[in-house]
Amino acid sequence: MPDALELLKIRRSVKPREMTGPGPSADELDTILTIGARVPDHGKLTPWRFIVFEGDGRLRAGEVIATVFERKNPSAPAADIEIEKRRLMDAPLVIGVVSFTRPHPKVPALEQELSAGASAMNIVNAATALGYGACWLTGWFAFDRDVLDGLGLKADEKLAGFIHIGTPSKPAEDRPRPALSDIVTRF
Ligand SMILES: Cc1cc2nc3c(=O)[nH]c(=O)nc-3n(C[C@H](O)[C@H](O)[C@H](O)COP(=O)(O)O)c2cc1C
Repeated sequence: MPDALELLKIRRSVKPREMTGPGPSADELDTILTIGARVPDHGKLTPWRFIVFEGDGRLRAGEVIATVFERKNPSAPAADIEIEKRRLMDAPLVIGVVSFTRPHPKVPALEQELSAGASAMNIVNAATALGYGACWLTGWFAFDRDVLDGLGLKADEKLAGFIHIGTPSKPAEDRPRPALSDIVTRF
């Protein structure tokens, strides 16, 4: 396992279409989810939960997405519907991070949503530390209420994103990172 600092310094996303199998084992998935649940959480509200899509579950989710897409885009060509069906099919494992907020006298909704973001990032980092590629993606279907209903989210739940996880099929290209001089000021 790489040194934590080295890992964080070089981590980059891997595109799902550049992933293949195997995905994490059952034990590794437990580790990833456990780390996803170990995040700052003001008020101990646990304002997030995880949905695991593996195997056929990825295709069933794709069918939910494609059915909503087809209903809302009745003239869409079959090829576009096929793309929607395969939205979660590239990586062997996809984890949906669900975010929900509750009224709280001291913890505004933003803090609860940020905690879900921290969960998503911990999942990305844990998968990367285990040697897998990971990518945090959304897309229209992550915001569409009918899709979310079809995936089993409750009316007050939102999706912080889908974390796609698999074995990189080639080295991932990095991208330029912001210069600290552009983003850091001293008060
Ligand atoms: C909430 C969230 C949603 C994202 N959704 C998408 C997306 O739908 N499509 C996309 O190409 N990148 C999306 N990204 C960006 C990728 O996760 C990733 O940051 C980007 O590919 C660059 O990778 P890296 O900086 O992690 O190496 C999203 C990022 C966040 C934080």
